[in-house]
Parts: sequence; structure tokens; C-alpha cells
Amino acid sequence: MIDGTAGVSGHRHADDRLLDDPQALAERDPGGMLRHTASGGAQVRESAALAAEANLSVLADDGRPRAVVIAGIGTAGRTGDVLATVAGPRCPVPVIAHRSAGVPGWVGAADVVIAVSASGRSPEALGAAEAAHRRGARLVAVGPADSQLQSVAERARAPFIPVPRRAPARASLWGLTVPVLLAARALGLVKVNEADLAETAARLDADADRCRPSAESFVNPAKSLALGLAGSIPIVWGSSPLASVAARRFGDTLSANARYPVVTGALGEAGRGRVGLLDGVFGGLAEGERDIFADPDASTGEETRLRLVLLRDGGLNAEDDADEPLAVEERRADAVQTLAERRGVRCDVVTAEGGSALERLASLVAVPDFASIYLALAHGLDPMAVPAITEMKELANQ
Ligand SMILES: O=P(O)(O)OC[C@H]1O[C@](O)(CO)[C@@H](O)[C@@H]1O
Repeated sequence: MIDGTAGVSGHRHADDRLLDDPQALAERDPGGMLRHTASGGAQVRESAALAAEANLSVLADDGRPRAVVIAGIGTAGRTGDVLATVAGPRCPVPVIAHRSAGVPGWVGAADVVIAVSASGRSPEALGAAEAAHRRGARLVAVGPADSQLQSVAERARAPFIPVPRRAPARASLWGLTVPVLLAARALGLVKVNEADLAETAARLDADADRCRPSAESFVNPAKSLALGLAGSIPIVWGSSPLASVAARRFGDTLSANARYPVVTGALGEAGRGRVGLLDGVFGGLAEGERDIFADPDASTGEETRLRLVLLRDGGLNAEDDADEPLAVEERRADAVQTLAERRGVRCDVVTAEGGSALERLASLVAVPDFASIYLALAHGLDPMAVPAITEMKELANQ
């Protein structure tokens, strides 16, 4: 064994039969990542109720802030990106996701800091909460009850939303996101109403049902997405700012759960540069040399290829509320699909559904979340325990 691989197990090639064996799935998922991920709808309802009990209305006492900083790392940091995209380009104040300890130098009494941590003890969220308090900024904190973050919030007399801890943090995206959105709503910065929350929760429930372990690969969109990605280098592009947040989230879960390298981002940006990947060693050049008669079971792993996942916003956002005209986003998404087809690069498309921005985001996140777990399981990897993260923390002494 190579030094440092203790605790690392799994197999290089995905075993697709595992995915249709519910007992094997359960054995390989001892921490219950599938179960935790299926709780997205329940997390939305629970966090909405917890936020209603916290006194968020005090946030509005000092009027509209100059800026809102969402401080946290990993999944907690992603909630800042979600807020920025749900608030949209018409948001009257800057919404900034901040991922290092402390707060930006300009933060002061005119600003609001939302500190988020699934464990309630990340140095980034704690450092930001302390700094916000010192500088007289309005503070809101989101984390588990009785955590260090709660103590800082109490010292600062700041609202605290006690979101129950689910390990790992990436299984808590919805539980952490909803309080952030509701804090911003109390400040008058986003329009998220009770119906949006209920519909988002229902959407997450329905997707969890479609992606349940007992649903076989040919009817289960997450299992088929996972099997399509197996052995590839995934490229995940979002057609709109909202879809690009979902793309980055898929990058988080593909890396942490399935341990796949992945390129993610916004199609608008990719179209001016990274789209060139489709022509390269893992794209058109590999596809051009592919022997279509070769036995796929005899694969050596040397023919690693790109697989494009396109997250399309579906054309539901009102044009006057968007960064770019919808038609431009749609044309770009059609164009990249054509490009991939011309080069033989396979492409999966997930199209957003639902009325509100939050529900559309949920519809782009849910199936990929499950797919990342099924991909891990097909490789015999425990999607929850990531030895490299633990080892990294130990070595860096965090
Ligand atoms: O949400 P927390 O507990 O502050 O942790 C931040 C990040 O650090 C990790 O625990 C990894 O160390 C991630 O799982 C998490 O998203």
C-alpha cells in the first residue's frame, strides 16, 4: 500500500450492476448519504420554521444595508452564491460570498454579515462573526445549536438560526440555504415567499423519490447520469447565472462524494475559452480515435474522455429580470450541444423546472447530487467518508 492510502478503498472501474442492488448500495453507504440527501425537502421546511422563530425582523431596524457578506467555506460558502443568484441582478445592494477567515477590509457598521457553518466551528465563519461584531456590522449566524458560532452570535446579540447538524456539511445545503435567504428577505433584498419554499420542498421530495435506491437505472435519472459519467472527465456548464451555481455545486459533490476531477462554470464564460476543451486530448482528439467496435468491458482506462453535462435554465426566467436576454442563453446552450455532437463528445442535459428561482435551482441540483453519490457507490467508494479531507485537516492542523 502506498503511504497515505489507509482508509482509501474502492475500484478504478465503475461496476454498474451495483447500482441496481439495493442491499449492496446500503452496505456501501454506511453513513446514509443517500438518506441524508433525500431529506432536502424536509430541510427546507424545517429551516423555514426555525428561521420564523428567530427574530430576523430586527435586521430591518437599521434599514437597507450597504452590502451583505455571506461568510463560510465549502457548502456553507455555496449558500452565498445561492443568495446572490436568487437575489438576481436587480438586487439593490452587493451580495458577496466570502470564503476566508475574517471579513473584507471595507466591512463596517453599514453592512450585514451572515456567518454560516454546518458544524458551527469553521474558522472562516467564526472569524467573520467575530470581526463583524468588532466592527459594528449587523450579524446573523446560521449553525447548530450550542455551537461556538451560537456563542459568538449571543455575545453580539445577533439573531441565530439553529440548523441541526448533518454530517457531512454537503448533505445540508438546503438546511443552511433557507435561513440565509430568509435573512436577506427580512432585509428586503429577495422575494422568496412561502409558496416558493413549499414548492421547492415538494420538488426536492419528488426528485428524491425519482432518484431513490430502489428505482432501477433505466428509470432513475441520477443512476443513469452517474453511469454516463463513469470513467469520464465531467465538464459541467450552466446556461445562466442560476444554472452556473448548480454547476459549481455539482463540481463540489462530484469531487467530494465521487472523487472525480471536474471542470465547472458558466457557459457564457466557457464559450470564450474553456469550450476549447472539446477539441482537445480528452475531447475531439480522443473521440476521433475511438474504436466503436471495441469491447467496453475490456477498457484499459487509457481512453478517458470528456463528458459534458449541460444544466439549462429552461427559459423560465422573465427576460427583464435576467443578466442577459434569455434568447442569448438559449442559443449558447444549443450551440454547445451542437459543438459536442460534432466532436462525438457525449452530453447530458438537465433542464430546470418550476416557477421560482429557488425551485428552478433545486430542480438543477437534486438529480446531480444523487448522481454524485451513485457514482461513488459504483466505484465502491464510501460517499461520506473522505480520508483526504480528514488527513488534510490533520496535517494543516485545523
Ligand atoms: O460548514 P462547516 O462546518 O463550517 O465546514 C465547512 C466545510 O468544511 C468541511 O467540513 C471540510 O473540512 C466541509 O465538509 C464543509 O463544507
